[in-house]
Amino acid sequence: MSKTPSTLFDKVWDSHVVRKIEDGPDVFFIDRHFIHEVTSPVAFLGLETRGTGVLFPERTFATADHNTPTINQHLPVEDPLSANQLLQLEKNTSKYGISHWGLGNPKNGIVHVVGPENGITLPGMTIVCGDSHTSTHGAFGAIAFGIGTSEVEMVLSSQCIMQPKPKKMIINVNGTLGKGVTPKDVALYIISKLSTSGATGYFVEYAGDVFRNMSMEGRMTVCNLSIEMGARGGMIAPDQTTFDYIDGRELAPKGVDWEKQLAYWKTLKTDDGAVFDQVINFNATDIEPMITYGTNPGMGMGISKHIPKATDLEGGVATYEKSLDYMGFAEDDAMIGKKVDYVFIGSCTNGRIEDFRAFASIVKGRKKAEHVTAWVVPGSHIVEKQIKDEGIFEILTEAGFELRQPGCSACLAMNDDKIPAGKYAVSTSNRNFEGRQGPGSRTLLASPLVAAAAAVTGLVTDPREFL
Ligand SMILES: CC(C)[C@H](C(=O)O)[C@@H](O)C(=O)O
Ligand code: SF4
Repeated sequence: MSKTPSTLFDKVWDSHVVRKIEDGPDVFFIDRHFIHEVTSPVAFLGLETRGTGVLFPERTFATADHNTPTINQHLPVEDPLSANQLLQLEKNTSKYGISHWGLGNPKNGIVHVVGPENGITLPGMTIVCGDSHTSTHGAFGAIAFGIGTSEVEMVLSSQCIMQPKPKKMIINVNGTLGKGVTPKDVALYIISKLSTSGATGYFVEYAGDVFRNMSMEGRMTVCNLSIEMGARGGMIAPDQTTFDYIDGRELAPKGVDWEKQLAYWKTLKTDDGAVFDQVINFNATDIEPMITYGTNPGMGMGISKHIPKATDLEGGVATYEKSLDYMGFAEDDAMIGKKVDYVFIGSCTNGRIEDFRAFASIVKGRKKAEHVTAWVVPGSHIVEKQIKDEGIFEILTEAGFELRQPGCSACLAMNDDKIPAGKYAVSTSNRNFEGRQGPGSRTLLASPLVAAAAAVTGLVTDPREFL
């Protein structure tokens, strides 16, 4: 008798269930655990209070990213709260023997950038972190999701958590993407169609030509944004692109171990006929470069379009108007031509080498608009090095940009990189909530190409004009 076809998600999930609780959540084994300075201190305090240790310190990896300055990282951190969180991370990891890539460490960077680039994130794994954008690691065919601080403590002490199994959604995007349409645009397009709650309760698998033809960097961008449509996480079946990306990375398996794991990874795909709770299909040709005009990532549109009228949308008119009011925009406004004050390229969404290559492809031979303040922030030191090795640094410098040091930076403005009140920032990050990039700041989410076009013109500009 043939086996019942199963989904990629089921294959990975089921192989990690340690115990099933009747009518309750599954007890679930965690292969990899990432921690950062913001959500781990209370978890370690909990361990102290309960007198428990860390069960598998070699399965947890720490990096400092949220609170870190992006200039003068060799100097002591001035903000006392940040300095204390960074110190706690250092003390806690050293006490329990957990590897720690703190400020100045050549492997330091944003948690969701450094995990994959060092070969820690692998197909078929279960990966958690006290951080919502842990969904990024799903790009490798892993089940990866954000957890709360009490769960961080649970994972440290037992390497397990209790999780109810989410429902399954597959999003197929088929066809060929047009000029200037990047993975970020694909993700913003999907969220604009599904809304920020459209995938609540689901774990998403992305499938179809568009994702098969996408680089690992692009797949990470897409999976990163899964959380912004409410999904628990998103994943893409591993393939040759995945294996080539992992091969040779410092902590990736080697030799016989590599061969053994590779054979397993090749089984990680959804079988024909496997059933999903929801199936969604899009056409690649319907997607243009995107930009957001409101205060949640679902309020996005093709850059050449006009801001929708409240009456054309489902949902509350009052909240819609409040959102446009905060942004200083009106219904039916064109986005093209709006003035931009700041440009931020970076974050765990678009802070990888490919993003800087895209940014540089437009900036090359042009100059930064004088009134624009631009923050160019690599996701890690490894990305910073690639920028320098590939000559992107010179392109940026000649165009009047300054390269900063790695960290979350203006993505959530927990350090000094804050957009001033009332100012407009085209940002390659993932959230445009009120005040996200600094009190009163106004965020327009977009791709690195749109960010570059805005940086050189000082206005919202269709990047296709430059390609
Ligand atoms: C600080 C952290 C808890 C938070 C998250 O979970 O996402 C941050 O990374 C963010 O992007 O808002
Ligand atoms: S870059 Fe932004 S979204 Fe990513 S982990 Fe840091 S704060 Fe969160």
